[in-house]
Formats: sequence, structure tokens, C-alpha cells
Amino acid sequence: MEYFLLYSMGGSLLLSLIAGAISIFWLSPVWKWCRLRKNGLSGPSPHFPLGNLMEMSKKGEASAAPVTHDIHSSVFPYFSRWRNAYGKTFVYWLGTEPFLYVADPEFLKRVTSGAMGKKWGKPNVFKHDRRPMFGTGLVMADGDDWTRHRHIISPAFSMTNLNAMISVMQETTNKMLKEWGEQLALGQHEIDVEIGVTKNAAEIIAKTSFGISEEKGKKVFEKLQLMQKMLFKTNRLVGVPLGKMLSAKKSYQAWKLGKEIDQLLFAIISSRKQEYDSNDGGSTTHRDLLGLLLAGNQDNAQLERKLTTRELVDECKTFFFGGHETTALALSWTLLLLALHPEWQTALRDELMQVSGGRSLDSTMLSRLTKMGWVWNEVLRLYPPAPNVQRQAREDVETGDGVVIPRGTNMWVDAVGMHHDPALWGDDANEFRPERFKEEIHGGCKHRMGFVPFGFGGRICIGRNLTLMEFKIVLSLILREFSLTLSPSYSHSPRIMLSLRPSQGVQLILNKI
Ligand code: HEM
Repeated sequence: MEYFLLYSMGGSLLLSLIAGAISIFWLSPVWKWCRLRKNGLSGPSPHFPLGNLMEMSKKGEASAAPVTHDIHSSVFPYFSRWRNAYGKTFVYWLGTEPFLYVADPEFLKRVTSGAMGKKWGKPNVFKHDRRPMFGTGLVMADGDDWTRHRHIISPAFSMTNLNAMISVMQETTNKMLKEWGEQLALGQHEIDVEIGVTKNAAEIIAKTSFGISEEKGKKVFEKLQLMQKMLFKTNRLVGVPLGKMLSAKKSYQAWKLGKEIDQLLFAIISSRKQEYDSNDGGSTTHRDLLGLLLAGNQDNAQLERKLTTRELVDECKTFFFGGHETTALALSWTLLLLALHPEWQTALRDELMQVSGGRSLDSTMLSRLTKMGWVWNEVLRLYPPAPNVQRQAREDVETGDGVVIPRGTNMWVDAVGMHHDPALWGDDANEFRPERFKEEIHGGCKHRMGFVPFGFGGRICIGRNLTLMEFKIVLSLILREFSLTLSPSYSHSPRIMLSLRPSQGVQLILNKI
């Protein structure tokens, strides 16, 4: 009898598990799919539980041309195919998660501008995945929490505060240039500049975020770099139920490393707090972002204007992960494009000479490097380091033409697609022409939302002034010392690896000027 009872309990447990699995893997996504179709949102047919992932894993065709900036169909071959078939908005599936693809700036404006912006948050499906990197920091925060964080953090990024970071940026970059100079002295003229600028950007962001002059800061920096590598290798079956189990070991290691980083940052913050308290809130020697946030966090600040220690830890990590790779990639792509366009190297060097006369750079000089600003925009247009922006509908969103985007639908804004669209930029959309930004900030794009290297709306990148300042300093110092040409070993293979990267590095021939 007992045996029979156990047997039947086991049987019903098994049945409920099977029913649950059928519902998660098949019924629920099929129901969502039908709802989207009913709303007129079509796209490639998904096969649950993988959705369209199989088709997305097929590699793009290698380009025969040595260097072409017409990269959309090689970095996003699946979007390129689906765009031809379904237009600039359609739905595709990452596992059982629906994603509304958008490469139509007018549509983007309609569904996100003004009060509509509040209807969107960050996709839950990525939040868990990226937790070790960003925690609950600004990049991942949502709703009132985001408003509070953004409000408190924004003043730290004021131009006055950023100007105090110029000398750190110059010192760190000079170290990189010295290393390159030593390589040249040994007769080694081919340098993979991506390696140097990435190391340099990581060091700059760590110094400007939480300082790495002392032992604990250095350790945080090393561990953050290790974690970055680990998360990069993690096999991601985003959106596929139970997909994370396949990378459980790496995820666990990243989680453990995350804990160690948190402990070190906690220790830095408490010793900074003590230092601040013993100074009686007086002058602080730390002019980094953490120091600025702590200064704004003092006792006399209202409670809602304070960040907890936990929140400060997450913001330090967010600045590191959000800030260094993107900046390094912008610089790497720029060096490549300048190697391909020596006339622009000359133009920038001439401008630099006129503005600074070879003296140490200051904020006024940086603001007068106009042509460098055009080059910056043109590089971010052709090779946006953040190639897409994602959102998730927190409630049903009406698009204005009778279509409703159901709550829970994710949105994937294809920045590469919009930045290379001849309908927005003209027939020369795939050419490097910095002068298109001479007359106006949107570079002649037919729609203001067609150029989104830093995102859009209230969530636009908080670090954009910091990164532009760093870009101008690093590039100026490089151009003052070296001329750049393309090495024959360079192979042009931009790939999406979360960010838009030169997957084989950027090998250039450097010569002292
Ligand atoms: C070329 C360099 C950079 C690029 C291309 C870039 C790109 C972006 C983009 C596209 C977003 C919007 C994401 C979204 O809406 O989902 C963003 C947000 C953000 N970025 Fe950057 N970024 C750069 C540099 C930096 C730097 C240097 C920092 C920090 C020191 C930084 C910190 C952040 C933060 C905290 C957010 C979240 C803002 C919010 O949600 O309120 N970024 N960035």
C-alpha cells in the first residue's frame, strides 16, 4: 500500500514537471507569439525553445574587400536577411523571449519619446546575466530607483569635475606611449594598438572611478579584468529556459570573483569614509568619481540623496565595465581609420599644433579640437562600440497606428543598422567622411534618432563627456608622437562580442614623427 502511495506521488510529481516544462518551453511562448502576430508584429518563424537562435548562430560571409565599412551584413547577417524580408521593424526570438527589432528612427521616437519613455525598462533576461558586472548600478537600475541614482550621480560628471582628471589621463597615456617607443627602438614597428589602448583605458577608468594608487585599488582592478575575461567566455543561450545551466561553472566562478571584488570595494569605501569623517568633511585627496559621490553623500545630504555603500560598490563596477572597453574600442577603430586616411592624420595634427603648440593639454585646448570632434562622431557612426540598445516594455505600448506592443516584449535597437542606412545618411553612408559633422551635430542624418552611439532619451550615456575628453587626450598624445599606417597583417573582421570589436586586433605600423 505504502509502496503504491509513493509510486503514485512520484508519478504525479513527474506529470506536473512534464506539464510545467511543456508550458514553459512551448505553450507560453506560442501564446505570446500568437498575440504578437495578432497585433501585426510579424517576423521569422521561431522554433521553441530555441526561438531563432539557430539561424542567428550561422556565420556571416567574409568580405572579399580588404577593408570595407559596409559592415552590417557581416556583423549582423541574420538582421540583414530579416530586414530585407520584413522591413525595419519585426519580431524575432532569443529562446522563449520575444524581441522587437527596430532600425526605424521614426518608430523609435514614437514609442519611446516623452511620457512613453516611462513604459520601458531594462530587459529582465539580461539583468541576471550581467549582475556580476553591473550589480544594481545605473546601467541596470529601473523606475524610481534609476531616477534617484541618475540624480545623485550626474553632478559627479560635471565638466569641472572631469577637468580635474586630465592630468591622470595624460600620465597614464604617456606610460603606454613610452612602451610603444621602446618597442620601436627594438625595431618592432608593427604594434597591435588595440591591446595598448585597452590596457590604458582600463587603467584610466579604474583611476578615475575609484583610484588605484593603493594596494586594494590595484587588486580590485586586477580582479575586475579577470572577471571581464571570464564573463566574456561564458556560453550564453540567452532566453533559453535552463540555458544558463550549460555555463554554470563559469557563472559560479564569476559570482565568486564578484564577491571578492565587492569585499575589496567595501573596504576602500569604509576607509575613505573614515578619512572623510576625520577630516570633518573637509578637503579630500581623492578626485575620482567615488570621492565625488562620497562627498555628495555626507551626513547633511537628505536621505534620498544618499547612496548606500552597496550602491556605491555597484556604481564603481558599473563605471569600470560601462566605461573602459567602449572608450578603448572607439580609440582602436579611430586609429585604424586614421591609418587608412593619412589626410585626416595630417588635418588633426595641424589642428592640434594650432590649438596647443605642443604644450600640455588643458580643457580649453580640448574644447577647441573641432575636427577631432567630427572624427569622433564619424567613428562612432561607422563602428559604434555599443552596437545596440535594449529595452523591455513594462506595460502595453501603443505605437500610434493601432498596433500594441504587449507588456514583456523586449526591444532591440540596431544602432549599426541605422548608422549605415543610406536612406538616412545618403549614398555615402558607408564611407569615412568626418566632414559630414561639420555643419550639424547629427551629421546630416535625416532623422535625429538615427544616430544613437550613446543611446537615447533620459538614459543617454552618463559618461559621454568623460569618454570624449579621454579620446581627445589619448589621440592627441599618440598623433604628436607617431605616424600610423596599416600593417599588411591586419585582417578586417569586425564582430559583435557584446560590443563591436576588431576580432583580430588592430595591427598598425608606427613610426616616430
Ligand atoms: C565610447 C564610449 C562609450 C559608449 C559608446 C557608451 C555607450 C553607452 C550607451 C549606448 C548607453 C545607453 C545604454 C542604454 O540605454 O541601454 C550608455 C549608458 C551608460 N554609460 Fe556609456 N558609453 C561610453 C562610455 C562610458 C563611460 C566612460 C562611462 C563611465 C565612466 C559610461 C557609463 C555609462 C552608464 C553609467 C550608463 C547608464 C546610464 C543610465 O542608464 O542612466 N559610459 N553608454
